[in-house]
Amino acid sequence: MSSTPARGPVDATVTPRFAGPATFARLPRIDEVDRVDVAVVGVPFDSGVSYRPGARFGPSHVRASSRLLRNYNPVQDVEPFSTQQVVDAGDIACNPFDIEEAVRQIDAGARSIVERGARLMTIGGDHTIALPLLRVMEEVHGPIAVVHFDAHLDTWDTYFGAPVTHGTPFRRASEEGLIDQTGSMHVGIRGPLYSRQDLTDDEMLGFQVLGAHDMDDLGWRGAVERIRARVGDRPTYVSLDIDVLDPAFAPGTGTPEAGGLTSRELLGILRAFAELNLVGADIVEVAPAYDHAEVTGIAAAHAAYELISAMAPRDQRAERAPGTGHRGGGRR
Ligand SMILES: N=C(N)NCCCC(=O)O
Ligand SMILES: [Zn+2]
Ligand SMILES: [Zn+2]
Repeated sequence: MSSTPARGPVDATVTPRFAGPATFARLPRIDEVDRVDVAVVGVPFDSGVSYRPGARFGPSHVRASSRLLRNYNPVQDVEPFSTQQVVDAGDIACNPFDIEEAVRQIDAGARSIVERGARLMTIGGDHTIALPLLRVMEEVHGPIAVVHFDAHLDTWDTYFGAPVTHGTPFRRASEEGLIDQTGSMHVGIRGPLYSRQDLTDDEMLGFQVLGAHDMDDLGWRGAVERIRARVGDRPTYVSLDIDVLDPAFAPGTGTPEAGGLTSRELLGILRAFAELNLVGADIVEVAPAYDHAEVTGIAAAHAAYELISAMAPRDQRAERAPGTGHRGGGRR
């Protein structure tokens, strides 16, 4: 990592939060800085959905809902925008009428950012986008441990004969050898399936399942233990479908299912990922047309914030001021 100080968000004590740039957390654009450690990139693609459309508007909604994020994360005890250069890399333009071409465009767009040495924090878009993102991750890291947060398995085979959709990315990824079949798992699975066979297939494809109902007995700390035991120190990619949250916490999504995680459970789990070898992440399926009062957008923005914090270098953690639990002066 370079010693140039990172350029953080626009100072909210000078420019009000509701003014200024529309970038994620009001961070600099990628072309405004000369180094990139973490790139927030939007993928406004939703032509792979099986039910409600609208996740193409997810990136701009999550950016708008991220205006209130601040620079010091007291629970992870880190300044994620100071200890690493986080930028907004804009949106990857992709063809809404041709899924194959869109997937190639996402692959190329993500690859060009990763080639600069940055870690990706991608904002979708529907879950189809995880397939090209995992192809890029595999190229750099080899078969990768995937921690997949979702109400849905997304290891189904085809929809109306289409192999590349938002319900199929992890089957395609497993078939292509992109995932580490000994280190991958789903978290938050719930709701009706097509048949019992779905679970048999899913296990064959290399996933362990931690269901939403397991949270009742395990609590989020128990879930963290299970995740840690499964992924260990493997290079790990997090794919986070916002519908892992209960519709009470994330109404703005395309295929909602009752009985999901609370935002607090999810954020608790993500904070613990500072201990994992986190190499990239996506947050998908935010569909603002069904959102209210930015509830879903804010949950997604905070999840991204915890993931970016978990990526921050450990040895440069902020010094904790004695007795306060946080540092003074950081009022961004
Ligand atoms: N990836 C998401 N959000 N949903 C997949 C649902 C697939 C189905 O309609 O059965
Ligand atoms: Zn889902
Ligand atoms: Zn999904």
